[in-house]
Amino acid sequence: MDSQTKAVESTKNYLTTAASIVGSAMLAHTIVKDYLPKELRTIIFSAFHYSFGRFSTEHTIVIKEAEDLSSNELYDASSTYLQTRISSNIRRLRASKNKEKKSITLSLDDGEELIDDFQGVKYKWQLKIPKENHGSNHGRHYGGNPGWDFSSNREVRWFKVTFHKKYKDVTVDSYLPHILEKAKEIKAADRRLKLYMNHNDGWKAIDLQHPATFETLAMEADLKKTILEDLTRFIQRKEYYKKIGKAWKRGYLLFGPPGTGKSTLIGAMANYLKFDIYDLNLGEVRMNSGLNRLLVGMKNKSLLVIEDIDCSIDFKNRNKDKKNESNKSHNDEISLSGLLNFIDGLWSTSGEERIIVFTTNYKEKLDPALLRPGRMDMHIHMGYCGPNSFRVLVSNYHAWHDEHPMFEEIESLLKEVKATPAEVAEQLMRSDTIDVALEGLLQLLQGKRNKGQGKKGNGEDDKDEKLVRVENEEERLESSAEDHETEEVL
Ligand SMILES: Nc1ncnc2c1ncn2[C@@H]1O[C@H](COP(=O)(O)OP(=O)(O)OP(=O)(O)O)[C@@H](O)[C@H]1O
Ligand SMILES: [Mg+2]
Repeated sequence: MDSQTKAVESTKNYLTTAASIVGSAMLAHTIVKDYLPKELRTIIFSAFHYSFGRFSTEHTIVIKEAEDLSSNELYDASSTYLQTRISSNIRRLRASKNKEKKSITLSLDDGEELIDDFQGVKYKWQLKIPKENHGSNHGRHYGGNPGWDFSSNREVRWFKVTFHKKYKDVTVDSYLPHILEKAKEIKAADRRLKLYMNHNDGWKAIDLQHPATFETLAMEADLKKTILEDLTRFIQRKEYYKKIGKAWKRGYLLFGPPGTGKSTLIGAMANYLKFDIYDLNLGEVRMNSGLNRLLVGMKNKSLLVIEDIDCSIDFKNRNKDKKNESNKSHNDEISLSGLLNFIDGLWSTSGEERIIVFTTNYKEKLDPALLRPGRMDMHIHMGYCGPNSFRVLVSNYHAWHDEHPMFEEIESLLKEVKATPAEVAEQLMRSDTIDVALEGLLQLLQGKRNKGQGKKGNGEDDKDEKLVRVENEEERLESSAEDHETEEVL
């Protein structure tokens, strides 16, 4: 430290102490103004800038990147929040992207100003970034710098938020909590989704790259709308579930023949909600204790999927086979009631939103306990391809949104014969030329009709997609207390 810097430091320390003892920053101000040389004045005034704030109508809050060596959540949240408030009149921005994120992030650069509006109050934000530290002897130092972190003895980045002082309470009570909340949402939305699979009673994750969206999902329009509304309503009901003391969860049973889009719908749900998928293979889980471990290990905002539930759980046979193999109590063997009860118990205390989806090709083979009212909130039938779904698939694969001379014949055949969306999609993919692709599809459908194959009859699976049952949620919640008492142990 050179002698001039030392002098500035000690003078500043002296003045700070003096000002606080006398209880008036004005005294220090006068001393600085009247008795110190000009070059020292500039530096010292900056140290007192914040004390003088109280004499103006402005109030300033400093949000440092780190406080006492630990990172400041509010700084992180502010940084995330402000990225969504960037406007075109900011001259210089910083751009970045990291592996965990899907998109490029634009943020404020050093000294740039951003004006935010919250409930009619204007907030002026500025980011201050320290210059590079060039070795200990010539390093930067406190010098009245609000970005200085004493515990690490270094300067950290900081935000300066300025607003009218009459909004101090609103800022602390509402604005800052609002920033924390918003940042959480933004981070969740920009996060790469994960697909977890169970192995040896633990989860292994890969990036979820399912391209399905509700837009590209071939499904009857009303059914799609109902599902979307149900999901949206569910994620908005945190307070409701808390109030009634029930697990914030929703269960969907998807049933229908292979290739009708059950797994595609799950992908679309995860992408829409930004939830990770936990694909639970019950064949890998032997005991309830293992299952419990897996369920406890799930993060919130997730979708628990058990595909082909009719094949994965055959409890009665399972129990019989294992009777002689295992010394363990049968109570520890995996069971449907164990699964559902545990989910109810565990998830009601965690208070976080979870969705559970079961799929099956054969609803009639399912355990009646699962089909009982109140078990799964929505039973969704995924059926053969109808005209509506066909149009969605044509627009997905050929970006074709108009009429076409072959549509009429194809659509009338689709009403007559059974073709899954997967079969239709496969034909549409065979050529980039729509006429050629439609010709192939027409031949497939005509072939089915001529062979009398896949004729639609009156069975449930013969119908195009339709909603079979949506449980009334309020009723379900009222009756679920009784449900628990009369639960059959299978
Ligand atoms: N409703 C649909 N909307 C859009 N694409 C679909 C639809 N159904 C099927 N497909 C297409 O067919 C493929 C197979 O569908 P998917 O795996 O979703 O069927 P599934 O009902 O889960 O079958 P399974 O019962 O065999 O598991 C998908 O990858 C997708 O390309
Ligand atoms: Mg599937």
